Amino acid sequence: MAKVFTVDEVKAHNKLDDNFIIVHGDVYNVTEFKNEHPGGKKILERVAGKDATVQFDKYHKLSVLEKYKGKLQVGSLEGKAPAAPAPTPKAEPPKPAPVAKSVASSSSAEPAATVSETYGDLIPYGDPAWYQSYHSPYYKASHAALRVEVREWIQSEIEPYVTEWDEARHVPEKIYQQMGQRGYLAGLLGVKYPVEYTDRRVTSVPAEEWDHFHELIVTDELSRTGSGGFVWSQIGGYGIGLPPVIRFGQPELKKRILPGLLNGEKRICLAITEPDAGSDVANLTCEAKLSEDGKHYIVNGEKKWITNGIWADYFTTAVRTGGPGMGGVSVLLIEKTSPGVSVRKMDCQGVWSSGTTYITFEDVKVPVDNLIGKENQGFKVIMTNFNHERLGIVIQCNRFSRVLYEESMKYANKRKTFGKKLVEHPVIRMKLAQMARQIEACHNWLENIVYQCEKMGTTESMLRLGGAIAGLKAQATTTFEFCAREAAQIFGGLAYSRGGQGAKVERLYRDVKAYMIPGGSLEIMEDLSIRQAMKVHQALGMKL
Ligand code: HEM
Repeated sequence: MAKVFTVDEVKAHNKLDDNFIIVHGDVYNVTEFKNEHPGGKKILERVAGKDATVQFDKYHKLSVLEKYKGKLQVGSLEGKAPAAPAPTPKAEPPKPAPVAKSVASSSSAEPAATVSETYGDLIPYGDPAWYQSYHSPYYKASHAALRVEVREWIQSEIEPYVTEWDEARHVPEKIYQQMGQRGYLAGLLGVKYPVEYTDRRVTSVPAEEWDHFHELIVTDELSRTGSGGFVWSQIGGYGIGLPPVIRFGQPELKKRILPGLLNGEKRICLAITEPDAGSDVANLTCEAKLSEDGKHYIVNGEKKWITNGIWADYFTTAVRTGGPGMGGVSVLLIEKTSPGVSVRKMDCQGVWSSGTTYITFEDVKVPVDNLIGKENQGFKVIMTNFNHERLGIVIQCNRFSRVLYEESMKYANKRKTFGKKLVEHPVIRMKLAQMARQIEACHNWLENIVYQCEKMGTTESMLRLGGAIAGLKAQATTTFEFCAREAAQIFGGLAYSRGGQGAKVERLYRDVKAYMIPGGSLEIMEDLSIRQAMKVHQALGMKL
């Protein structure tokens, strides 16, 4: 049971070598901590025995307390309501609550529902509109329950440590295992919840109800960490490496590898890009030759910028089995244990904890049963993957943009310059306005496209939505770049140094190019958005 202090009791500990302080009604013993306090020990001495909430809030974010509470908190001030216990991975996540029917639902063929309660910090545009009790036709009770479940886990188990992990360029394995145990991995494949391959379930969503909006919520909430490196460490390889296997893999292969992957025990990545072939996939050179007995492919070649490659057990790899161009490409599942596979970690500008990797394949023997799809028809497998990959990028970018905006809004409401809060300067409000309007426009387009995916099958959505999704990726990445730049200006020096209050802004600024270049560069996306849309609309009967 935590000790209850009176103000006078705290006051008695008012020296450098016996220093208690009060922050937000809790009492911390910072005597030993003083030597490791990044802000210095004298500053703690000045508030020894006192309520230091105002000073604390000036220099830190609240998540600092989450991290140090266990080590430094010795009790609470009398009269303070006891804090709710922090949720643990084992805690019961919320069940879907009853939902209010929206006005729209009464006239529509499908029963739509709105979630009436508000959720989150209620900063205008700081969360998607439906979190703030605005009506939406897309969400029901299980979506609301899922956002609570994921956010609680992120806030207690992940967010306080993300900066540390990013600096160490590695996220502890237990987090990925929890992604599997909590059933999130199985829900991130752009297909129905694969109950036939896993006994894991997401507690707040019945498997048969799982839809693309649930997937959107998991990715969106993961991205609230404000770290592309963290998000990619969890789903960067998996979210693009596994869908081809689940859609096109041979039944025996799926039976063998899917359970371990869905449960978070094994890892997979997508190996397409090469030192000399990025967006120009049709020209890749990594070759796979059928052995004389027809039982194996012998693979030789290099892959570059492969997310999660360093930890992956399986590589979904694009190889050349035939002649030049897209008609000679196949996809093979290569296993790390095969002799001749080597990996080397790459140093990059951003997404530090994502494990960007250079891979070499030297005379690697791959069983023909590991062929994904048909020989020389790998281009179709790769193309089918792109919409899902790009939508994932869009969701991440748009939440990162929101994080940058939300951090800026909070900071602008506390930081004072020239006798005024930053938010009272019109030039700062204009930056916030420009960020918010781009984020909201992007999110509304995103929800519309996710709804189309929900209604169309894979083939129809691949053909009809490819152009729009490319355009949306271009929009989301430019919004992200804009928000990173503007947030950095609002935070000033705090966004230039690493860690501390500006940590998310500094980190996301470095992550921008990891979203604007891979998965189809901005230039290719803009071009494709028109070319592909023209093709589709020609087929629909476009009159020019
Ligand atoms: C429970 C008590 C405290 C803890 C656990 C704590 C922890 C930290 C940490 C981790 C940092 C590094 C930056 C960051 O991660 O935000 C930091 C920086 C700092 N802290 Fe504290 N702190 C505490 C109390 C205080 C108080 C009461 C003051 C002021 C009276 C203070 C003043 C500062 C300053 C000036 C910095 C440097 C900020 C910067 O680099 O911009 N801290 N503190």
